[in-house]
Amino acid sequence: MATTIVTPSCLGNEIANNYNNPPLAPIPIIDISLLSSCSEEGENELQKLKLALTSWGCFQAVGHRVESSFLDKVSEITKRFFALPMEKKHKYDREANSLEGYGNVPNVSKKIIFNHSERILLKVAPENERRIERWPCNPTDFGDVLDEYSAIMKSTSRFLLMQRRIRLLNLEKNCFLNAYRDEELIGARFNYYPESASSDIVVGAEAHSDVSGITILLQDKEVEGLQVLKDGQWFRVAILPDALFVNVGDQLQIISNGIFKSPMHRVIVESKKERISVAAFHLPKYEVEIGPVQSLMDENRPQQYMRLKDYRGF
Ligand SMILES: O=C(O)CCC(=O)C(=O)O
Ligand SMILES: [Fe+2]
Repeated sequence: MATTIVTPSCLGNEIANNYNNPPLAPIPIIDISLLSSCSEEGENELQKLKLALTSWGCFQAVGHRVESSFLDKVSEITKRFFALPMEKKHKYDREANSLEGYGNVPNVSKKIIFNHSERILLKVAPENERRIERWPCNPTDFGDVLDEYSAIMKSTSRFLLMQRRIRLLNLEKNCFLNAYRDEELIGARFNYYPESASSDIVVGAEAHSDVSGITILLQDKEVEGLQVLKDGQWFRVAILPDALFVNVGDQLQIISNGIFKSPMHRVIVESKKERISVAAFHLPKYEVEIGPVQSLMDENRPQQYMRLKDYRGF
């Protein structure tokens, strides 16, 4: 579900961008439990959220009420799946013409190790479109944990899309969810960045923005790697134990008429340590036509994007 695939002609720019230890990003930390409160604290948090979405396009969500032990379980099943022997993982290989399944993206450069990763993408919502037979049954609790995690990701994404964002921009109630026609697609991507024998730069995921409306990312608790681009400068994203990293995807950028930013991000991994992450992509179904919300267009801010459906990337 990543977009903006970096083709070889773009690699020059990629190389020009500092791979080596960019500064830590002062990404806003938002206590999302305060967002539905009308207290002064709630209002402040809301202003912080607005700034986060319009400048960085991302934030670290705390106060989300997902048990830390459950997040550990999600990380645990991820590690256990990727630790399986290759032939067992290949049972879940992505089929031709499908985004779902296990695989990786081929390396396109000899100078830098690119796409040093394995990943498995599974559609988790709508439930009747799940292909359960393609879900790993090893570790044995993979399906149960993913099922529970999907429900949490669905309600958290809806919560973030609804109420407060609307008040933030004085929009009518539920206008973002209406843009989704009230039924969403959710894909869960489990990412694994193995350790590497090379001491060179290891790019786990090339620079991309997400196709989603919003993405909720569970980062590795111990190994950093995620970087975000802002104003032409790359920043490292800190690990904040038990925080969920939330970023705007391209489709919410379109729906918000460019007010919310879908940030470019990438993963640069330390070669000596393996790393995992789990991304939940929340997006309108492909057949739903999306476009900028009417009330976010005026003479000062004309329509920035055409209406479209089946969005797969800019
Ligand atoms: O591994 C990460 O931290 C980010 C993964 C990512 O950007 C993605 O799956 O789209
Ligand atoms: Fe991404």
